[in-house]
Amino acid sequence: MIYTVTLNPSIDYIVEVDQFKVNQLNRTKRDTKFPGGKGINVSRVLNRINVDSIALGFLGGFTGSFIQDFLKGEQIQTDFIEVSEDTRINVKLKSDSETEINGLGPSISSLQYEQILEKIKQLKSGDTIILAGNVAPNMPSDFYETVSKECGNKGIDVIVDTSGPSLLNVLKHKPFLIKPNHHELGEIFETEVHTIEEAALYGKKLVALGAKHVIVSMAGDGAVLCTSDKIYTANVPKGNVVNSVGAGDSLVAGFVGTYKKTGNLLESFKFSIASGSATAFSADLCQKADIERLVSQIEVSEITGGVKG
Ligand SMILES: Nc1ncnc2c1ncn2[C@@H]1O[C@H](COP(=O)(O)OP(=O)(O)OP(=O)(O)O)[C@@H](O)[C@H]1O
Ligand SMILES: O=P(O)(O)OC[C@@]1(O)O[C@H](CO)[C@@H](O)[C@@H]1O
Repeated sequence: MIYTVTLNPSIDYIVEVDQFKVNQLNRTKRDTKFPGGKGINVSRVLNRINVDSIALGFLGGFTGSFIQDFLKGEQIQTDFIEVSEDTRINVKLKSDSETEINGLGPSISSLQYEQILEKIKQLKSGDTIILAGNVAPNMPSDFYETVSKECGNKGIDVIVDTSGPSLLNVLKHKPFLIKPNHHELGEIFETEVHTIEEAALYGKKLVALGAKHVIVSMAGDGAVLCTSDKIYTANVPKGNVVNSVGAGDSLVAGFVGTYKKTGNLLESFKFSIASGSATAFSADLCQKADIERLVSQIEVSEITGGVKG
């Protein structure tokens, strides 16, 4: 079974405003609410490509109930721990450009922390766990490291989609996949990553530090996949970007879901990019038919001759 962990879920409140103006009353052209948080997005996309998962994490209050009901409506299995404060609402303002205001989210007690660890301890060899997003406020910042160690020792594939020290610290536990975007990759090495060659160079360093597979996404500029002995690059399909929220999560779901079905790394890389782009081109997360339509536009090639560094 695949488990997704969202420590700090959200209702994503998508607000569309024509020519947003600060210091003035703006009226929405359209607004929608979706369950959000990176792990939840991964579970929703997995579901759309017919791959089962169980969504774990913390939910509370009326906002938590909205998410629970929405996921139930999509027939997604959940096993959330209830917290007393309301789950946060994240505002995604779409106008000439996109602005996000993400809430702080409920604090997690030490008892609730123990409860989620206990649930994760029940996972077995052959399971997959996807740790996505930032650790909730006042939870131990080494949560992902603790879980990666526990799961890695049991033969559970661990996928981590986070940034900064939380990401660096899991590498020694050999995660199956990490997926920094090029900005996050640059931050890790205190540099800037602009080109495919730079993404390959620094992605390879993350493999040397322990990651089994690294996908570096570069928004509309392509992506790089690094493995223990090969580096691949791929283009992204062309289209009209209407929503970047959840594109990275869709990429993770596309990769993991396809790998579970086929065991084929390059096919999974292609579907991961098609899933990310299908979400970028849709108002909500991607649908299976959109992914299938885009996948034929993606060409993967191996970077031969090595990367200097
Ligand atoms: N302009 C674009 N054109 C086509 N596809 C895109 C574009 N921007 C993003 N994508 C798709 O979304 C994937 C993830 O995008 P990005 O590199 O921005 O990751 P991210 O920062 O994790 O995403 P998110 O916006 O979810 O935080 C890309 O690999 C690509 O498939
Ligand atoms: O505040 P975090 O946890 O860093 O990010 C949360 C979030 O922006 O990430 C998802 C998109 O990836 C959204 O559904 C959600 O609102």
